[in-house]
Amino acid sequence: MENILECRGVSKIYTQFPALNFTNLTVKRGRIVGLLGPNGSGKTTLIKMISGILTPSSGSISINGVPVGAQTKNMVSYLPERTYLNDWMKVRDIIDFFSDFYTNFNKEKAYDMLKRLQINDGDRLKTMSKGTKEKVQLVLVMSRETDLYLLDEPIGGVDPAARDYILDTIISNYSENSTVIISTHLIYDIEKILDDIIFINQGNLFLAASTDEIREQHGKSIDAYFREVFRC
Ligand SMILES: Nc1ncnc2c1ncn2[C@@H]1O[C@H](COP(=O)(O)OP(=O)(O)OP(=O)(O)O)[C@@H](O)[C@H]1O
Repeated sequence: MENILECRGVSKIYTQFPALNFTNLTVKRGRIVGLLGPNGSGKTTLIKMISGILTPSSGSISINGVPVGAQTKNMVSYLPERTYLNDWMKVRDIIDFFSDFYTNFNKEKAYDMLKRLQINDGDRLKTMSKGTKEKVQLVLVMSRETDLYLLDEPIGGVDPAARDYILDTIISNYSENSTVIISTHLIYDIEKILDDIIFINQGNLFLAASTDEIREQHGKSIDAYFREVFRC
């Protein structure tokens, strides 16, 4: 199946406020996709519905042709916008926890990434800087061997020098059969690794196309195009 994700007529209304109002969206397998849009446009809402944390108010979402639900839990690895890990835990304890919890968690891969990022597995999260905590969370999410990775603002707190390494980590840790969806405002830093772009604005799908198509059609980078379209 070429499409890994299909959204059909999906919308989300939070107590009368329409946060997302989609018709159709399909995402292909083997792609790195940027989910872009101004603040409050509905990116996190969409990601949460794909991961199964939120239920759409209407429409349907399927992963590998399977409607989002208990069966799709193992198909998705989700990096939330805010940390959900217990601060007092040591990194190695969290790795054990993930390994027990997720059958598709690859412990060896996790330790390898930690080593390359020079993170000590005996350190507790509460002693770490914001950026290092983000790196640990990314390691945990990318160490699951799964079909769809949903990364909500993965490099917001990471220093510019480490961003490229993090992006390399993302590229080298997903297989050609899987897809990574990255929600970000750091378009300039990330666009070099993106195959496709989904722009949303005020809860509506504004554009879904390949990065090459957008660059060719508009003669500018994704970052420059975004700034032009969404200028305040
Ligand atoms: N639990 C909630 N209850 C009510 N409204 C909500 C809730 N969560 C989000 N919203 C609203 O839904 C809209 C979309 O929010 P969402 O967090 O999905 O946007 P976003 O594109 O991820 O924003 P940002 O780039 O600022 O993270 C916003 O107007 C937000 O205020």
